[in-house]
Amino acid sequence: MRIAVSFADRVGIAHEILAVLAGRRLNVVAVEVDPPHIHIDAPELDAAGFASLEEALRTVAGVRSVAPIDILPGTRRRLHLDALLSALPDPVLAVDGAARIVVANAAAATVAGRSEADLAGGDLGSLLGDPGLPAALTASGFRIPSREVTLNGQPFLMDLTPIGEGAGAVVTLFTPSRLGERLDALQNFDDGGFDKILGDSPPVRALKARAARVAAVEAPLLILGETGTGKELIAHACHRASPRRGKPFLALNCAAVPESLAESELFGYAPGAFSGAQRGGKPGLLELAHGGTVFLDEIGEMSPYLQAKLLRFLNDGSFRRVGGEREQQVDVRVISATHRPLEAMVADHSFREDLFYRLNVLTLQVPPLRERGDDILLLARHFIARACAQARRPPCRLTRQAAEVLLSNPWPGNVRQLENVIFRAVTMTDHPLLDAADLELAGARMTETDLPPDGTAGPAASWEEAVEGFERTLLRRLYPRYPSSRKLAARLATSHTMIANKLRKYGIPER
Ligand SMILES: Nc1ncnc2c1ncn2[C@@H]1O[C@H](COP(=O)(O)OP(=O)(O)OP(=O)(O)O)[C@@H](O)[C@H]1O
Repeated sequence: MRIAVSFADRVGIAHEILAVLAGRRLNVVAVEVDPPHIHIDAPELDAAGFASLEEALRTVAGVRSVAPIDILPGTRRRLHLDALLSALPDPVLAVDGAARIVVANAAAATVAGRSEADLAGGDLGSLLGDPGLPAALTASGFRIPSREVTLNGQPFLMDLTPIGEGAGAVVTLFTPSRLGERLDALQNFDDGGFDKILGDSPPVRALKARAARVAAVEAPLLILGETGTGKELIAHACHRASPRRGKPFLALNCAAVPESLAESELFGYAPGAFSGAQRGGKPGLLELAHGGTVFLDEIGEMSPYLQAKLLRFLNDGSFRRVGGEREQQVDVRVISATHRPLEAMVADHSFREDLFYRLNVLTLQVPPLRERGDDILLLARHFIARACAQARRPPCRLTRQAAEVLLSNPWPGNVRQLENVIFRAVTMTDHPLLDAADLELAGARMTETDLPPDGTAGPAASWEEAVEGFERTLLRRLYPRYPSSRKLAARLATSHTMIANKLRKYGIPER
């Protein structure tokens, strides 16, 4: 039987209650003390025994009630947590401060092909095929960017939630089918290096050669280039090629967080700095990256106040945590990046001139994708192979027309846009050939060369005409592969009636 004893909280009462149990030589298998209650599991206690135990317990001063219960609250909570963990579709592991596995959920056990109990106590690095992982985790306080890992040969994207105070972290592995949602986080941070920067065009070769030279120089580096050109990838490669490679590389996107949060993320905060702050204070990225590199993305968006604080740090290597008195000294290389014209911002006083010169000791200019010629196809093929593997579908390749669409697109979102377009296109079709229509559907801009081949070549005269041209081209291209209004409707995820009307409108006869 399991019982709950409620009492008025006073010194020593729990001890006296347990002494009554001990005096009766009752076999007790679990006790949960949670003042003002004690919950007890005594399997041999029956109804008669309970009545006399209750009487004895009530003689203890302060005991208010003694009642049978179904299950101990701690056991109930554990069962709920177990159920919660096993309901999670993604593999989840909790690790201790040394990155050893404490708990694994059912999904992790299934993928690993081992039992949950067998996984507990194991080494995270060996389980995820990355022997250097525990060292990287402990050195960074469990703050490393998402990275690709493998579990029993299957690829996953690993995300970390630090538990704090060096107590370890919760590790979540996202399955390939969910990688699409998290494409941005997939930065190929597994081992960085310049070989991750794909491209053989003259501007990319020149960039890599210059990056390899500036990587080793101990000075701030500013990386300029349009959005999505690979600035962060290059920053990471420069870190990997520098003498700091064994130390952390930590990134802050200055545009993504408000000023106060950016300040505490970067510089940390002292104990009691503000309400809701962690009790012992918190180190910022600069402290955590000691000996390594901090990457400040979108530096052009940094507030004037933070610009001043960063300038001071760059001048003498010292700073104070938010709300702190003590000067901190750390050894960190700052690599910054922006797609904004910083020089023009200096001219119109929206960016500090002195900070600009401090950051801009070394500079890399990253070319936009549209200036990289055939690299567009090289990158597209790389992204196709990766997307096919992630989506677990057979390999596919580009048609000549699709390659032309890719080459003539202006790519305002650069490599990231290409990556997204390819990922969408690959996951939207199961055909072994990706044609121009697949890419258009996936978001690649339609170009003049894709206007309908029916005498209206050249820029469309109006919005309606352009939309009609697009619809006509799309239906004509897809029709040979989906030769009925029903098949086309299924392919384009729309109604059969709408497709039948459009086929009629554009004079495409149904076979
Ligand atoms: N040369 C390249 N080879 C392979 N992948 C690349 C290359 N350049 C960029 N990528 C990929 O494109 C995506 C965008 O790159 P990244 O985030 O480094 O760009 P960014 O210039 O820092 O973007 P933003 O300006 O938005 O911060 C990433 O997934 C990156 O891995």
